[in-house]
Amino acid sequence: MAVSTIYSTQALNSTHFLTSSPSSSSSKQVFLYRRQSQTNRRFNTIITCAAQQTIVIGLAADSGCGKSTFMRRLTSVFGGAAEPPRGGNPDSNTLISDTTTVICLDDYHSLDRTGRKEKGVTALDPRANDFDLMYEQVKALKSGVAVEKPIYNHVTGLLDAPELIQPPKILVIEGLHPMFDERVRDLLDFSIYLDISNEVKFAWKIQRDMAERGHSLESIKASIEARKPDFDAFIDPQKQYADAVIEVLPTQLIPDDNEGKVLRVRLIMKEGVKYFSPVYLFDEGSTISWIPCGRKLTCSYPGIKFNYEPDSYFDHEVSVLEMDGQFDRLDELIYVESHLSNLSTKFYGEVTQQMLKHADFPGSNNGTGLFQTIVGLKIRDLYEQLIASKATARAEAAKA
Ligand SMILES: Nc1ncnc2c1ncn2[C@@H]1O[C@H](COP(=O)(O)OP(=O)(O)OP(=O)(O)O)[C@@H](O)[C@H]1O
Ligand SMILES: O=C(CO)[C@H](O)[C@H](O)COP(=O)(O)O
Repeated sequence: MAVSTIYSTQALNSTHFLTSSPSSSSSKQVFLYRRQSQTNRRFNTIITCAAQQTIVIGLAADSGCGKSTFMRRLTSVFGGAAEPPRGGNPDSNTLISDTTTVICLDDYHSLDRTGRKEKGVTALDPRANDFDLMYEQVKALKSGVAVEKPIYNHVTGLLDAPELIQPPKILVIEGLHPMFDERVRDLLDFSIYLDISNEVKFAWKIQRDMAERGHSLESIKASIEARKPDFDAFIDPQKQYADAVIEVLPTQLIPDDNEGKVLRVRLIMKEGVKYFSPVYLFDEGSTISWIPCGRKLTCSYPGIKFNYEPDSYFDHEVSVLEMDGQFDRLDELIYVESHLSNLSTKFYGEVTQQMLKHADFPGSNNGTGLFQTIVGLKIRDLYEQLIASKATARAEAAKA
């Protein structure tokens, strides 16, 4: 990666952001930094430009829907563990591995927790988020330029001092709004939406917010209800743009199930996306219903059922792979993997190996872990194809 550091002057566009006064915690006043003027003001900004081939992946979901778990599976596919930036803000939301940087879009909240309460808006409301800055910074990183990204501190609810983010090979922007702003959406090389049904989302939030954050059941219920109008208005509609959707629903294998532990998971894959060939079961484009349990695979109640079929989703042609139920033993997954095609694995059993490597992650025994792992492999394949195509284009250009 050819890196050159240049001093650049650029009139920053009309970007402004709110932050709390870093000194007066009591007043919790928010200060509006001077709006960067459109005039030809000159800023000395250290910009690291690199001949960087950064691909950008967008992952959208509501809070508590498994984004962090998915990111751990994805970054593992590329090798290396993603860690918070060393020596930086201990409350940074960013994760960095040697190939991938994961940015949490909460960092583009334009209002802190107090500011949102004063303005009467939730964090899901576009009015509480700075899409101009999000667009400018994702565009800069995609073109190989480092940025000073703001930090939203989930511990204090304040907007902390920015952190320097270098352009990575793979940039993942995850959070509430990766596909909300058309400008940002157009920067994405691949996009995923985690569509968790209300029943399942509630069960996961209870498990986490009560067990790990000490919240009461009532406050969790109130929080989900309070966010629902904005979720329906601003978050859920993004799924129409996603190249892949992972739908998580209650099982259909247990009549009147009210435990919510056994899940039906659907991987909805858009057809015709460049460098992305949907996974299929047995025969591409056919309609298959398959119960793998029997002589070759032992299953306890309620067992496992796969479906595969062509479908349409928001007027797009898609292929849907569905798994209802859960594995008793993860090493049995190899039997299922051997009947799936277009997995973009580099060797036989790589999906099973990845799942076994993270057997302690939530969802490792059902379709959520399986499909998150498969999508991670598809993203690796997309990255390698994109890099190869850009190398070819550069070679052609050099010949011309
Ligand atoms: N596939 C799964 N099966 C069961 N529980 C899950 C699954 N994925 C995530 N969870 C649980 O849901 C909760 C939220 O998971 P996670 O932190 O990955 O979500 P998130 O979207 O990153 O949350 P937030 O946006 O609040 O940081 C955790 O308690 C986690 O254990
Ligand atoms: O929807 C969310 C995304 O994670 C959070 O609720 C939002 O970012 C506000 O965070 P906090 O509740 O910590 O102030």
